[in-house]
Amino acid sequence: MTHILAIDQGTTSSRAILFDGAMKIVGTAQQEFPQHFPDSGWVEHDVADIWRTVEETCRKVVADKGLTAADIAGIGITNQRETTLVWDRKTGDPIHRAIVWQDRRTARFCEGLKAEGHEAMVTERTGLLLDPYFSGTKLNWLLENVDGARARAEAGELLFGTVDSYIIWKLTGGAVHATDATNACRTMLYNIHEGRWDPEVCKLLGVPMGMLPEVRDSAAEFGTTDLLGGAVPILGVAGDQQAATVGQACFGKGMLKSTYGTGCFALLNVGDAPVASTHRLLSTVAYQLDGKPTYALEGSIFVAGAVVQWLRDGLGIIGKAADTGPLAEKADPQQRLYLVPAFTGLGAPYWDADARGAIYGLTRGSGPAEFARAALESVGYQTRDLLEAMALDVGGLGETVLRVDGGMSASDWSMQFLSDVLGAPVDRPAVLETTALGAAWLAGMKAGVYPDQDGFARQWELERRFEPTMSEEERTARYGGWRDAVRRTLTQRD
Ligand SMILES: Nc1ncnc2c1ncn2[C@@H]1O[C@H](COP(=O)(O)OP(=O)(O)O)[C@@H](O)[C@H]1O
Ligand SMILES: O=P(O)(O)OC[C@H](O)CO
Repeated sequence: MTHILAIDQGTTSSRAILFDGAMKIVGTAQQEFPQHFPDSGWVEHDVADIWRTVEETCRKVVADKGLTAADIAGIGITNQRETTLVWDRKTGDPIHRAIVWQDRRTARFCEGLKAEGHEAMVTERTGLLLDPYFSGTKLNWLLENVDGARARAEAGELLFGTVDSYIIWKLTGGAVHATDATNACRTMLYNIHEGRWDPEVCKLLGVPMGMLPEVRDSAAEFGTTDLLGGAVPILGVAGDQQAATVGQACFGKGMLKSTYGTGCFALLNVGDAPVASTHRLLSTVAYQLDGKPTYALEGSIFVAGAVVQWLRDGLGIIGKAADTGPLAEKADPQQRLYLVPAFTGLGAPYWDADARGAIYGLTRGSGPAEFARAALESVGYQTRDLLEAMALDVGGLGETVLRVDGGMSASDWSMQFLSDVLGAPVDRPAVLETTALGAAWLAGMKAGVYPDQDGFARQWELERRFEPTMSEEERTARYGGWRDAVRRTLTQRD
């Protein structure tokens, strides 16, 4: 009973990661699943694909190690956030595909709510902006557009959940309909000050409260599952960016992490009271332990590693992601190219859904190396945008060190540039699987097999620190050029 199984249900794949009693990864199983794009700006997942890949990867990783249910002390779940599911309480049948966080179908509905003057109330209570990104308007869409859904929801026949909630429900054979505070706070239905579903916001979005899951701590009892052939308790749940914050042991006020996967999500721990952003960041629950929420300011960027994928699949100038750094190193240092990767609009702090990508500063001498450099630099510049907004919201970041993780943080060139453009140290941990580690620790700590919060924080291990080497003058000039490029790209300029 010393192992912990972490389930990481992400946007493009499901993974099951097995940790031993010393919190070391001893096995991983992963399965990708199809993305569905039924209309422009729409993104859906088949609910059956989500469940099948979770079920199969969990069974595989445990069987591959020759283990059984008796060896697993607990399960921790972490997940793509905001993605919206509705299913039948009796049969478990979903009424529709899951509507994915990236889906923009409710943009007009959000604009309408803003025009009617509802944004201030929604933001004050939920910490979020009135944007299609979050679950609330997606749930409204399902109730309005799926035949009979509203009547069935009002009759108590339907349940709503984010991905964690659905996985818990399936794992427990329908016995538990619950979520944790970090997932609840991404729905735009949850009052982050009072720690409960908000009746007024639910009314505004036409959501019957009977279909909402019970909200628990991030380390709590979420029932048991027979999936592995014997009863195993589910003891940890957190949205993936919050799980990474936990996995990076960002437990102190002022600690900051940034995860570089397809997108980039930076979370700053702001302590036990939420900070209302005046610079278009999100106010969110970082984790909730023993009934006490710890809050974060979050900046979400939609394109980080995705710009590298574009170099590979769109332009064909690199063979694999890891070629980007070495190619960028060959760029002519005299050229100043700025790539604004607004492929699907710009996220925080601009929130310009209609902006599209642009490149500035091209000359006859610009080639693949300069494009690669501009692409990697764009990730550094966007991170600085977020940190500038955070500093304004909290009155300065002080001596903050940024902890990084995610696939793209493997790029030394990108992390050095990030440190240069921030003018601050960047710490890369020995374990880059911080999301899974965070979920595993929540469950393992609850099970009593892993150390407490302080003990876990002490085990955080640095692999490499990147220190700034760029002159202040160059940093200012380069960042000024970026701000100018963004200003020219936005659809609504000051
Ligand atoms: N060495 C590298 N240099 C630059 N980008 C990289 C490198 N390795 C991975 N990436 C980028 O990181 C992303 C994958 O990170 P990952 O954390 O697995 O993302 P996600 O969980 O969003 O799928 C991809 O977009 C890839 O292009
Ligand atoms: O599945 P990921 O890693 O792309 O994360 C998605 C985020 O949770 C969206 O908010």
